[in-house]
Amino acid sequence: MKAVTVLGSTGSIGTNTLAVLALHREQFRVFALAAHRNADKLFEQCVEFRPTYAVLASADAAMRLQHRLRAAGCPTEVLSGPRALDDVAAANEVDLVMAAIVGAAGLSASLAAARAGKRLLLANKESLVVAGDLLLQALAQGGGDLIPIDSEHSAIQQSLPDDRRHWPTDVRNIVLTASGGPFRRREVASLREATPEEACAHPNWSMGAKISVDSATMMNKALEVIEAHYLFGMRPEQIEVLIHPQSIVHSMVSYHDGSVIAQLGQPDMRTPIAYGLSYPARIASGAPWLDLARVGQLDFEQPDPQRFPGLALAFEALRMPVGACAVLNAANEIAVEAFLQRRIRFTDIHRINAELLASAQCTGCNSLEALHQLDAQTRLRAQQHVAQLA
Ligand SMILES: NC(=O)C1=CN([C@@H]2O[C@H](COP(=O)(O)OP(=O)(O)OC[C@H]3O[C@@H](n4cnc5c(N)ncnc54)[C@H](OP(=O)(O)O)[C@@H]3O)[C@@H](O)[C@H]2O)C=CC1
Ligand SMILES: CC(=O)[C@@H](O)[C@H](O)COP(=O)(O)O
Ligand SMILES: [Mn+2]
Repeated sequence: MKAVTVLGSTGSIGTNTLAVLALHREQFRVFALAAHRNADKLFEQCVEFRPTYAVLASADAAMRLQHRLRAAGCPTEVLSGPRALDDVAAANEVDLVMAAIVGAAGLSASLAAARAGKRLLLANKESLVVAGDLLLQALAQGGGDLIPIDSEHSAIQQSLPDDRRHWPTDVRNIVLTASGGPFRRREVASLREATPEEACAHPNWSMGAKISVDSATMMNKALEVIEAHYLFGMRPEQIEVLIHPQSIVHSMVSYHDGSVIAQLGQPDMRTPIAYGLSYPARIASGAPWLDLARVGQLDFEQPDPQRFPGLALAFEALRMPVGACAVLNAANEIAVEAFLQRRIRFTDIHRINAELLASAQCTGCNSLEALHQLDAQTRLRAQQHVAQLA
C-alpha cells in the first residue's frame, strides 16, 4: 500500500487525483490533503478519504475545520501554515507526493518532497520554471524520482527511451503540442477586449483559472518550454511548439532516424495522473477510451507570433541568466491575477511580462534565497505596472 500526499487537493488536478485514487483504494492510501482556503471542499475530501493530516493556510480556518471533522467522527488532524506543507510532503510515511498547488507557492513543498526522496508527481510546472536547477539537485540528493504530470511532459516521458543515456544521442527534438486555447481564431485586434470568462473557456480542458488564462495567452506553453528544458535536458532550439486544436496528440519526440513517437489519448488529466501514480505499471484512470474514427481528423499548424507573443519570451528567458525564468513567472502570476480581477486588459498581460523580462537583473541568482528575493522584487514591480495600467 502506497501513501500519497496531495498538495492542492481542492483544485482541478487535486480532484482528478482523488478520482483516480478512489478507483484503487487497495493500492493507495491518502496520507495528507492540502488546500489554501477552500475548507468546505477539504472537509468533504477528508470525510471521504480520512487522511492522517489536512492542511489549510490560516490557523483560524484550520481550527474551525478541525472542529467540524471531530463532530463528523473523522480522525484527521488539521495543520496550518507554510511549514505544514513541507512537513506533509516530506513525512517518513509518505511514498508519493502530488504537487498540484498553483504558482510559485508550490515550490517549497516540491523541494521538500524532492529532498526527502519521494516520488514527486509534478503538476506544479512553476516549481521547475522558478528553480529548475535547484529542484533537480534536490531530487538527485534525495534519491527519489520526478514524474511529470503536465500532459505534454507526460507524453514526452512516455515517448522517450527508458534509458536516459540515449536521450542526448538519439533525440533530434521534442514537439510540445498546444491547443491554441479559446482565442485561436479570434480577431487579434479584439483581444484587448477579451474578458476573464472568455479567456477561461478552454476548448478542450477543464482547469483552474490561472492555467486557463495562460493557455489563452500561450504563456502556458512558454512555461512548458522551460519545464521541458529542465526535465529532458533539451536545448531551447530542440524544443518546438505546434498547435494541435484537438488535444489528442499530447506531444511527440522526433528521432535522428526520422521516427516520430507520440502519446495519444483523450484530453483528460486522469490519464497522466494514473501514469504517474503507478509508473512503471499501468492502472485504470477512469478516462474515456480514445476512438480515433470518431475524432476523424487531427490538425497541426504553426503558432502565430502576433496572436501569441508570449511564447517567444520563454526562449528569450532561457538565453538569459538563470533567474530570468523566475522573473517571467512572477510577472505573469501578478499580471494574470490582475486580469482575473478585471484591473488590466488581456493584452496587458504580455506587456507586463515582456517589460519585466527585458529589464530583469538576475545575474548570479542561483541560490534559493536569491531566487526568492528576485521573485518578491518582480512581484512588486509588476504590481506597479498593474497600478499604472489599471
Ligand atoms: N488543471 C490542469 O488540468 C493542469 C494543471 N497543471 C498545473 O497544475 C497546477 C494546479 O493547477 P490547477 O489544479 O488547474 O489549479 P486550481 O486553481 O484548480 O487549484 C489550485 C490548488 O492549489 C491550492 N492553492 C492555491 N494557492 C495556494 C497556496 N498559496 N498554498 C497552498 N495551496 C494553494 C488551491 O487551494 P484552494 O482551493 O483552497 O484555493 C487548490 O487546491 C498548476 O501549476 C498548473 O499549471 C498542469 C497541467 C494541467
Ligand atoms: C492539460 C495540460 O497539460 C494543460 O497544460 C494543457 O496543455 C493546456 O492546454 P494548452 O495546450 O491550450 O496550453
Ligand atoms: Mn500542459
